[in-house]
Amino acid sequence: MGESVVMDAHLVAEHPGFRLDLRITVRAGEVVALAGPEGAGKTTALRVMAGLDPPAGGHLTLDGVPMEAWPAGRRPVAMVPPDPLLFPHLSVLDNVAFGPRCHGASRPAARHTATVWLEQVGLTDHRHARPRDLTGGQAHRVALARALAVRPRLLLLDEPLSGPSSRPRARDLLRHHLAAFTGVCVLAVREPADASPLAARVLILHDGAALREEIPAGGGPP
Ligand SMILES: Nc1ncnc2c1ncn2[C@@H]1O[C@H](COP(=O)(O)OP(=O)(O)OP(=O)(O)O)[C@@H](O)[C@H]1O
Repeated sequence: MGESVVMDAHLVAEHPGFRLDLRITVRAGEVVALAGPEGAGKTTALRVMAGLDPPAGGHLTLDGVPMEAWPAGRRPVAMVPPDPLLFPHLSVLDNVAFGPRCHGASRPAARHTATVWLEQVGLTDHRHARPRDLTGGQAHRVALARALAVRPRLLLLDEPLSGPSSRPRARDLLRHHLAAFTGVCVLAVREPADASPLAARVLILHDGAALREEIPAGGGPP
């Protein structure tokens, strides 16, 4: 994968009484937000992109390569859910190392990668802690480190600025990492304004479809 990754997707999914039908193309280094009220289909769209929900049609390619060409579990995709869902029995370090391990890294190599990413998110001192000993904001930072540690080409963030992550320091940290991220990033937010520090474009979703595209107030990232 070079730096020219482009995601082209037609996301189709069905739940009882709900259908997602969304076309989205995102360039390398671009951050695009999906915004919409509860039930608009944001999480469903992210889950289909992540390969967590089976699509009911459509396609998703990264640099022209269909997502299903990668073996499940080795796809260059990482998703951070609103609840960090850390493994309670693993240390912070091993939570972050879990991703690289799944992608085939040896235990020492995975731990080295995890150490580097924990430093990036300012949690080196917490590497031996258990998730229960973290604040909500720290847990979100561990989840971000875990996602970035697999060097995903497609990064999916579900409501990254809600709860403890809405604080200015968390916003700044996320903005810093997204500015350095060379892959494709799609994030979900409730209000279009919530995307303004991060996303260059916002797709407004309603009932599973894109109503329109907006440039966020403030013009997105610098
Ligand atoms: N696993 C599921 N089984 C059945 N229906 C589901 C499932 N997941 C989502 N839905 C339904 O699909 C629709 C879209 O839900 P989705 O969670 O994608 O919306 P959302 O925009 O992310 O909302 P929120 O802001 O609440 O997270 C809703 O009607 C929801 O009830």
